[in-house]
Amino acid sequence: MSLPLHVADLRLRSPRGRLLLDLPALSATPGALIGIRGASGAGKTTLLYALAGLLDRAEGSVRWGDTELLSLGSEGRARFRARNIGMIFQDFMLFEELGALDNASLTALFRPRSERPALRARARARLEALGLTDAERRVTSFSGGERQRVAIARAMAAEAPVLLADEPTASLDRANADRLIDDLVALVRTQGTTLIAVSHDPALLDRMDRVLTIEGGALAADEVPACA
Ligand SMILES: Nc1ncnc2c1ncn2[C@@H]1O[C@H](COP(=O)(O)OP(=O)(O)OP(=O)(O)O)[C@@H](O)[C@H]1O
Repeated sequence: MSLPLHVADLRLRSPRGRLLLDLPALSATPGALIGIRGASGAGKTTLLYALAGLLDRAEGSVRWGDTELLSLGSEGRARFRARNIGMIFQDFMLFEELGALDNASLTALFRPRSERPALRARARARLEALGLTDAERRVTSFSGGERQRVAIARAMAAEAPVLLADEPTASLDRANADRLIDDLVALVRTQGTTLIAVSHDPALLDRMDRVLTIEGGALAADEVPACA
C-alpha cells in the first residue's frame, strides 16, 4: 500500500501558548526520501511526532492516503501507526524484559498470523546486518547504540509504507552509519516506502530526494540536495 502525505495548516502550541509548529502545507509522494534538518530546538522532532499522530494538541490536517490522522482518537491513531508507520525515534520504546529479536519482531502482533514468520525472519536478518548477532539477549543490558539498532531493525523489518526516523545514524560509527544509509535507501527504492528522516548527518541528507529545513517551527527551505 502506498500512502501519499498531505499536511495542511498544521499548528502546535505549547501548554503556555507558544507556537512550536506552524506548517501551512507539506506534501510527500510515496517512495520519497525526505530529510529534515535544522538547528537544535527548531522543531524537527516535534514535526515527526505530529506526522505520526503522537501529539494530542496538534491542530490542522495530517492526511496519509485517505486517513485524516488528527481526526482520529488516540486509539485509532495508535492502530493506524501500528499498521502503517515504522518509527525510529530517540526514545527507542523497547520492552526491557524481552530479547533483541522479540523486540525487533514486535510489530508481528499487528499482522495476520500467516505473515508473522516472515516478519520475524526479516527482523533477525536486519539485526544481523546491523551487527547484533545475539538475538536472544535481553535489551536491558544493551548500550545506547545497540538499543538504537534494535529499534532500527524493528522499523525496517515491519516494511510499513511509511518510515519516520529521528537521527537514525546518531549513535552509530561511520561504517555502520553508511551501511544503514545504503539499507534505508534500498528499502525505500524496493518497497516504495516513504522515508522522512531528521538528521544532522550530511552523508544521509545528501542521499535524500528532498531536504526540508525547519526554523522556529516553520518550513524555511525545501530543496533538492546538490548531489541527488
Ligand atoms: N510540550 C512542550 N512544551 C513546551 N515546549 C516544548 C514542548 N515540546 C517541545 N517544546 C519545545 O519546542 C521546541 C522544538 O523542540 P524539538 O524537540 O522539536 O526540537 P529539535 O529541532 O528536534 O531539536 P534537537 O535537534 O535538539 O533534537 C524546543 O524549543 C522545545 O523546548
